[in-house]
Amino acid sequence: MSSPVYLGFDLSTQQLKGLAVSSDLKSVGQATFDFDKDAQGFKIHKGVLTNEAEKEVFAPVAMWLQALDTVLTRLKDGGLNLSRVKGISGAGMQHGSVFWNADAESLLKSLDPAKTLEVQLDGALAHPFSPNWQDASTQKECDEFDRALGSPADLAKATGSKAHHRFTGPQILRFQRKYPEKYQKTARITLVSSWLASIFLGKFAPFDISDVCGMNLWDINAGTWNEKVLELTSGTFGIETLKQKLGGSVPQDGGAHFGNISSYFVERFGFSPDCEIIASTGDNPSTILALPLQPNDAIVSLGTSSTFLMSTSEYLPDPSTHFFNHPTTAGLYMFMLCYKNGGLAREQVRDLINQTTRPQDTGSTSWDDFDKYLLSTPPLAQQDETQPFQLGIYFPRPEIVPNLPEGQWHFQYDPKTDTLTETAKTPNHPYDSARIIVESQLLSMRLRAKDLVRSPDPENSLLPPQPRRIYLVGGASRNRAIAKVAGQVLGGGEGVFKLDLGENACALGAAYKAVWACERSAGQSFEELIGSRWDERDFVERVADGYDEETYERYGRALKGFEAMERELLAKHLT
Ligand SMILES: Nc1ncnc2c1ncn2[C@@H]1O[C@H](COP(=O)(O)OP(=O)(O)O)[C@@H](O)[C@H]1O
Ligand SMILES: O=C(CO)[C@@H](O)[C@H](O)COP(=O)(O)O
Repeated sequence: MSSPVYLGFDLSTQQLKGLAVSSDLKSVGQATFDFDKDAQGFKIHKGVLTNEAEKEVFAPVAMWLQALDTVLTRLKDGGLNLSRVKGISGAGMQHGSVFWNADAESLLKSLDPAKTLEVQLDGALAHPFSPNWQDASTQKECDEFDRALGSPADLAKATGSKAHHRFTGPQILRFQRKYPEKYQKTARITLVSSWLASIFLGKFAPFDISDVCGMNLWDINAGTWNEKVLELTSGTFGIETLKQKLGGSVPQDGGAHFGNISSYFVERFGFSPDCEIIASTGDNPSTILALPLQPNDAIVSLGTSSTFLMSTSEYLPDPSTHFFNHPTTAGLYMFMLCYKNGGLAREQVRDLINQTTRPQDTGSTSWDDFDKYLLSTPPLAQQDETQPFQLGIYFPRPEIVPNLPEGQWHFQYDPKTDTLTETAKTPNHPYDSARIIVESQLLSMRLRAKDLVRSPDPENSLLPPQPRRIYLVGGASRNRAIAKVAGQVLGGGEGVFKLDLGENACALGAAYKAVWACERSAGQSFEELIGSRWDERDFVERVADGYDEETYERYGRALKGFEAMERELLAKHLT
């Protein structure tokens, strides 16, 4: 019999990826469907549609069906024998919801293998669009959520996060008010992750124990829905109908087997009827499964958005951060910071530098000059000890943490006198912005993760609290200059590492979850199984030094000014 293969999918804002691995965790095939490039018949830009007047951002669900058919065809045409696939798991962009109608389950069950998914599931939805995580239409609903349990801190304590525009609870509340008839016709609401599992199963799949925490509806400690916020969300339709729409219980086991693959995929693509469908999770929880992460390790994901992720046994909810159940391991949590202004903001600084240094080369997307000035500008753009630190904030889009509108601000901070002064621009504009923007993004992470990190050397406390290792993933993880500054600002007792498949970390994590769910022995944790098969020499590369005492201390002094800068801007922009 041929050796088994496991498939992981990553359904993100801009693309669907499928990645196959063998039992020894090696990649054996992959395929991608880029929504802007490959989708037919949708007027999307960067994977989404927008209604600017109402700050809505959403995606057509039918486009994902088109993508799934194509990615499976591409995997098969690329030489992967799909009959070898023993288990499938996936990752969906977090918070997005899909509103199915009463015909959905019978349509899912009776798919004709001669026809595409898109053609056949057209009639399965109560609403054709899924709200995207970039949506910002729910301020009113968020205010109601934050008040529902007392304060934002109380909501964070119960559900892991204060109310956020993109979280599913506030989105459902707005949906039932804006489209009462469609809400009434909704038989089931799935997340993007459980949507993916439902398609493969041919019936509704439950929510995943980690991804359910991105709704502002799930009480993490109680392990059940929070009745007060459910009541708010259901409005005049009543809590019981909402509970039905959300489905039954949420399995505690992140490796739960939901059943065998639907016959549609067996007949159309040649999957084995024994192929198992494993719970799909959110894209960030899946990313922390791309390696056997140890306590006090941090993943910094540098994609369109930036995220900072840690796996921890401590539940320390706070309105400025997120906690989720860990996707595989009961008793652990995933800590997350999520920033809208990541790659796009860095690209704007890169473009400005390029326009100045090479005006003849219009539209250059080279990172060479950005990297050059990032490395040649001293930390905090401080030319000598008599000069203040240069700090800045670069938000081309409204930010999540801190909750500030779009804008760019520059400050000088003198740590000796603890004085902060706003300035019009940086002293060596635009070159020093390469350093200041990267430092700004990383200082925000260091500030907000400081209560969670421990000394990597607890025995004799030689090192101050900081991550043991920093793992970089996402598109900008290939940038060595950024990696160097990440080590200088965030530390990292053992250094900064890049995952070999760093651009595919999320799909890889989903594939590893399927390996674990199908091959674990009784009680064997994800970390044990993946750790026993994972040889870091094959999978990661050390790309930069981490902790350097003098530089780390200097950034430590800058944090006070950074925090004061955010406070001042928040006070000014309070709505
Ligand atoms: N050499 C590089 N240096 C810095 N950033 C880069 C480099 N190459 C790609 N990027 C950035 O990677 C980002 C895309 O990352 P990716 O993880 O593919 O995105 P997504 O989050 O949409 O999946 C873009 O914002 C791009 O600017
Ligand atoms: O909203 C969040 C996390 O809370 C985002 O991280 C989305 O989950 C991002 O999805 P992609 O950028 O991968 O599409």
